[in-house]
Amino acid sequence: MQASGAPIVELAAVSKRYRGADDPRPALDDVDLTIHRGEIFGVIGESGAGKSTLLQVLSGLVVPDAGRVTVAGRDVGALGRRGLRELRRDIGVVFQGIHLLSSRTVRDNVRLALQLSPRSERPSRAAQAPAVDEMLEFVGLGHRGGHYPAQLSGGERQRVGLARALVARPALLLCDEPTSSLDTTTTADVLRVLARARDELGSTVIVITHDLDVVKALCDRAALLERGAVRELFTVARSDYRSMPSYREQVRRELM
Ligand SMILES: Nc1ncnc2c1ncn2[C@@H]1O[C@H](COP(=O)(O)OP(=O)(O)OP(=O)(O)O)[C@@H](O)[C@H]1O
Repeated sequence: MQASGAPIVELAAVSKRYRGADDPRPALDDVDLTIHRGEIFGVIGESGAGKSTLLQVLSGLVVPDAGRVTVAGRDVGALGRRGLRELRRDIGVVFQGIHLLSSRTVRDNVRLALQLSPRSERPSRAAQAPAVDEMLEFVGLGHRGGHYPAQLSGGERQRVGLARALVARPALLLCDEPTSSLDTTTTADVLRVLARARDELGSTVIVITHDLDVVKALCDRAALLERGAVRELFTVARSDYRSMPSYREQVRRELM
């Protein structure tokens, strides 16, 4: 599925300054941004530019001081507790260094996301197991369901995090540096899952990354944040995760 044109995320004049922050500048400064359904959208910028804050205002975790945030047709600032719970059902989140419960198997870690979803939306117990197994297959870890997180590589753990974020089939997937500690081969595995989440599950994907190769390989568009403001919006020319160099190719390119 490609971008349908209908907006799923709209920020209008959004500003945020953290109270008590050492840095007096706003974390977000008058941001206007529209992201369309079916897009894979990159958010880039130097450390402290406001990327994480941008993601957090989308899920209602951070409340802006000014402006309007609309996600999937909902005015996030006007939502009560219940509305926010419903909003978060539509949003999957993957953070860097994802935290899996070490005492639970991979399967149970993913199932937890279903068990924590609102009662009215929760699949029956009988339906949860096949949904979890299907999602583990989707991320290429169908054979790992009975393993514990400590038995997995970093890239596999990241894909478990993706399965956990995707198992409830969210309309919007937010990823904060999903490949930051991975080599290029493992990065390509994660990017393949993100591309398929858009193509096969219909999720819109917003990804924060420092890695411009990730943007080139995955994203349709990207925004460059600087000191909380959108400095540039790019349409990404080359967009195919399959063109990511292998780890060996990258080593040869850099060192030879
Ligand atoms: N909870 C907080 N309290 C106070 N200041 C904060 C808080 N979170 C972020 N900031 C500040 O807001 C600004 C933007 O931070 P943010 O984490 O959004 O940037 P970022 O682009 O995601 O950075 P990084 O790439 O290092 O994660 C920074 O100056 C940061 O110090």
